[in-house]
Amino acid sequence: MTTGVKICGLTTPDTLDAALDGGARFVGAVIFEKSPRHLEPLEAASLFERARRRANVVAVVVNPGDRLLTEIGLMLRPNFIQLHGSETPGRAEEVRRLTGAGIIKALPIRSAEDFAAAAEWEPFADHLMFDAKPPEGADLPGGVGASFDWSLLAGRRFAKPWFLAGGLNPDNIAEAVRISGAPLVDVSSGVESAPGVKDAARIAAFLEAARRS
Ligand SMILES: O=C(O)c1ccccc1N[C@@H]1O[C@H](COP(=O)(O)O)[C@@H](O)[C@H]1O
Repeated sequence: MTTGVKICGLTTPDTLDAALDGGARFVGAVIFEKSPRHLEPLEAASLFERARRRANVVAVVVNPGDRLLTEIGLMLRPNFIQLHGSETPGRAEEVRRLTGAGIIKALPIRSAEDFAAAAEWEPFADHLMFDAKPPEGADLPGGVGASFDWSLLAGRRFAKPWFLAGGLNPDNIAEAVRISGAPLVDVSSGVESAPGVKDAARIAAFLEAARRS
């Protein structure tokens, strides 16, 4: 089966179109002020309107409060909320109620022990995402191009569909899928020309490489 792709941190119509035209199954808006990819909920709603019925729209958030979640639910109306902070499984039902969206839970991975969190989240999330633990002192919990040992995933089975994320790019995606067996992959900085600046040609190259993987 073809690897499903999420292109994350989109901020412009032309790069969103590159993702949609190239067949991305998920497109992501980062709603987190510290990120160079940050969009306000209303900006994200205006940009991502063109993605409806073509791909799943994902709002990426980090330990969001109720007010922000309510705004995202009302304005952007995403298909999924991607929780990329230290949220607990107990928060998942509130996030669903406040936004009307499904849940993607990002889990930081450095070693095999870190997969214990997947079992805790499986009953509460629609999708899991395995992303590299960010380097010590990093400002962002994701979107920094850090990767982990993909062989940690080889042969593992999960009760929910899962994404591989962290440090992926057009040159390494085929090897990452081969080693990890990932059914879904997620990329942000690997399809940029500078932090926060998406590159339409790199997005197309990533989608093509994932299709062939
Ligand atoms: O992209 C961001 O700025 C971001 C900010 C806060 C939380 C998550 C963020 N991005 C997510 O991290 C993955 C991996 O990024 P990368 O490919 O290694 O650059 C990205 O796909 C987003 O889902």
